[in-house]
Amino acid sequence: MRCGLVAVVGAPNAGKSTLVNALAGTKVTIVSPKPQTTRFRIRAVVMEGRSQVVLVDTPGIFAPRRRLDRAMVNAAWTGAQDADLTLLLVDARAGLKEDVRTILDGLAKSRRPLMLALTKADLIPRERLLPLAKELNDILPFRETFMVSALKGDGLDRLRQALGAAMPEGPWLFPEDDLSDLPQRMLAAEIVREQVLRQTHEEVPHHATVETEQWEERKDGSARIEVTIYVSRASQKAILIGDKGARIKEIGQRARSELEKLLERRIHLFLNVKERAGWDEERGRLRALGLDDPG
Ligand SMILES: Nc1nc2c(ncn2[C@@H]2O[C@H](COP(=O)(O)OP(=O)(O)OP(=O)(O)O)[C@@H](O)[C@H]2O)c(=O)[nH]1
Repeated sequence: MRCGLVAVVGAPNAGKSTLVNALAGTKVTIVSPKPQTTRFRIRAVVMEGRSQVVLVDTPGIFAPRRRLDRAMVNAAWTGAQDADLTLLLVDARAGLKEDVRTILDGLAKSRRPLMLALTKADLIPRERLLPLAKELNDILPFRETFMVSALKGDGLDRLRQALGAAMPEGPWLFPEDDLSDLPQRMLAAEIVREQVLRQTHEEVPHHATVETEQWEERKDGSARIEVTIYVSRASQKAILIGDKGARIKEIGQRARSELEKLLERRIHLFLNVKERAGWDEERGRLRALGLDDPG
């Protein structure tokens, strides 16, 4: 038996959440086209033969400004330190950008084994993948390098096998059928936040935080869930609600149908939008998101 933690690190939008989901074979962490989607560490458990690989999906590492941003970056580095292996994801199309260099600098100090995966390999020709792999390996020697497309499923089996083989010997940390330690309340909030990110633009997405306030089990097997979306300004609240409530209705409908698919049960979802100036500077709120306050 083998078991270990793999920290999945990379610049915002590198494709971490998509890859973790594809490796786990189920949707355990949210994906959106906007950067900074992942705000805390989420684990996915991947079984590969007799190996259990626990993937830690970290927030994208970027130059932090707000307290929330600092906490996110902090969580990402902590994730890398706790792990048995660090898997760096680099968006193959974006290549060796400044943000990737910063992460390489940080990883150079790590004593953990490092593996590299070039993501979104479907977007660029193979001839361009090899020079990029070499350029990155010249900066930091990676134990192994993979080229994957989480979208097409290319290269995933090899990566999964390599991760399984690299895990230290030891008992499994999680029961075999336990795919994620993301509590259901948090899942509900994240699914709503995913819709907020998808359906609003500019300043709203990154000033919104979402919390599940109530979760009620119903006798008929359904669940009644109340979720609040906090924004920092009245103008953002108006955008979220939309013309005659059209936007918030659409967010609610999509989130509900997604949750019903994931949880395989009927869901009654109720959304509130509240204005709370400066939520992203509040310590308590960062802790509620599972982030340590970096000060
Ligand atoms: N073409 C293509 N697009 C991909 C692939 N993997 C991810 N993407 C897209 O890239 C964008 C970012 O993906 P995410 O998985 O959310 O990226 P992330 O690194 O988790 O982002 P943060 O949580 O914001 O740091 C999304 O629009 C994905 O659909 C891939 O293999 N091929």
